[in-house]
Amino acid sequence: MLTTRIDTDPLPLFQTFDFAQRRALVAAVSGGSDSLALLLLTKDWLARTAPDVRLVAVTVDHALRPGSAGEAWQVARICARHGISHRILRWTGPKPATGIPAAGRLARYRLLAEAARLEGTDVILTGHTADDQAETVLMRAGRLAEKQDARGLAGMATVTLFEGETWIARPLLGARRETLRDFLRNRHEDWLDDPTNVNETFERPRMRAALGRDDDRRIATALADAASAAHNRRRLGEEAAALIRTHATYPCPGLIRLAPDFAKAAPDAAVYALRILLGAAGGASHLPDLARAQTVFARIVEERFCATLSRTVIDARKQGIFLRREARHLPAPAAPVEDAVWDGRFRLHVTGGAQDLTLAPTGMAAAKTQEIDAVAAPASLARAARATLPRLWREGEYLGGLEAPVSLHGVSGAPVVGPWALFLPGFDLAPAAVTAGLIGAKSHPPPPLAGHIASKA
Ligand SMILES: Nc1ncnc2c1ncn2[C@@H]1O[C@H](COP(=O)(O)OP(=O)(O)OP(=O)(O)O)[C@@H](O)[C@H]1O
Repeated sequence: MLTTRIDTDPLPLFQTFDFAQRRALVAAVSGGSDSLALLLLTKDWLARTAPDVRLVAVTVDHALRPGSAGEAWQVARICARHGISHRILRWTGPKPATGIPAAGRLARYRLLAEAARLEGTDVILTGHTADDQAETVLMRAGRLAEKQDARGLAGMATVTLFEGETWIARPLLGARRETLRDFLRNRHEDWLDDPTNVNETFERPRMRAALGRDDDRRIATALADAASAAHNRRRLGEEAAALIRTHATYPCPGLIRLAPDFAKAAPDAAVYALRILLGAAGGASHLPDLARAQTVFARIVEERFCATLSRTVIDARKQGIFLRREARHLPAPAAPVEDAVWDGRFRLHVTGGAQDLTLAPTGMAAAKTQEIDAVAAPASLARAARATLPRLWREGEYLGGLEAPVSLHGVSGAPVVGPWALFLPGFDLAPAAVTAGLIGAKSHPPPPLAGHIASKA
């Protein structure tokens, strides 16, 4: 059990972070013991180290259970008692028939990120604890046999970048839940118990109950394994980033080129680099399967090899290994929507009324009629890549492509490193950042970490 005297000293938990540069922090508070402890510890920490930083508590009412609105108001009352600003945000969108937990989670982070934006900050604090971390890695270890990709065993990172813009920071990852509850009991603070946390039809409550019956040793082992997996994941990410930096170029929009000697690089790092580049080129929702990427990597050493993986055509030739979005299953023509991500590859920004505009894939016929700049790539590949890029039309009249970083009739499309990076854990920042630089995507904001830690986010 963690022995830190957090009843008087939040320092050991918070010293990883540097919030002084932020105008405000948003604390995500459900009212449960973890997030309530987070709120009070953060308040103490800011009072001591950064009194100018505003603390705002936000509760998301998912409106999935009767009574959820009342609970949010209970959190409001606790915050009022402590003089902390508090907002309640309600998930009002349509609820899916299946996959409610995942949809609710995404909606919650979107609402929290929106609240952070309104407060002029890019940091959301959550109350994830060491117990949550142990549950996460043990659940993932249970599923690993099927997938064999050990990245997930690293668990949750201290900081995770959400949608490329907002940091989710987890100061309590080193604290045990019971220690936090002792802290609250000492302060005579009551917390709310969420019935979903003990509903054993869900995987996490089942794991939580199983762990509760065990001794602490299983949790300690899981945490040590997670720390070592995180170290390995970060190191592999840095090696992959180095390979991307030295071997990858972006000769023309939509086409990534790897120098031929990439095929001779150390397989573990090269396969990881390849998966990340496939994620960027194809825009698929997840990184490609590890085993399939290993098979492709083993074959790109052949002088002529062509395969499709994860919506991406991999075309290995004498001039290099080229990656581009395959022509199948591109989005149907539709009006551009503000902040939507087109085909998992371009985030749209729509300023004017775009009602009469249509966004559609360029298509091969149109790509063939356009000039191809002199590029370090075969013209046929440059055209095939261009055919998959978004074009803007108005009533059958072609207006232009969205690959240039300028607004066209109030619409622009900024490249993104791919949906796999929607929640980007700190361990993966290095390969994601170098990929962003390669394809012209926005670079990530500085993480809210103390200087000596930030370089290793
Ligand atoms: N309704 C809510 N309103 C505000 N914050 C919340 C809410 N629910 C959860 N959180 C935040 O998320 C943290 C984790 O909560 P919980 O473990 O219940 O969620 P989860 O969905 O398992 O987490 P994850 O974000 O890892 O998927 C909490 O400590 C709190 O900071």
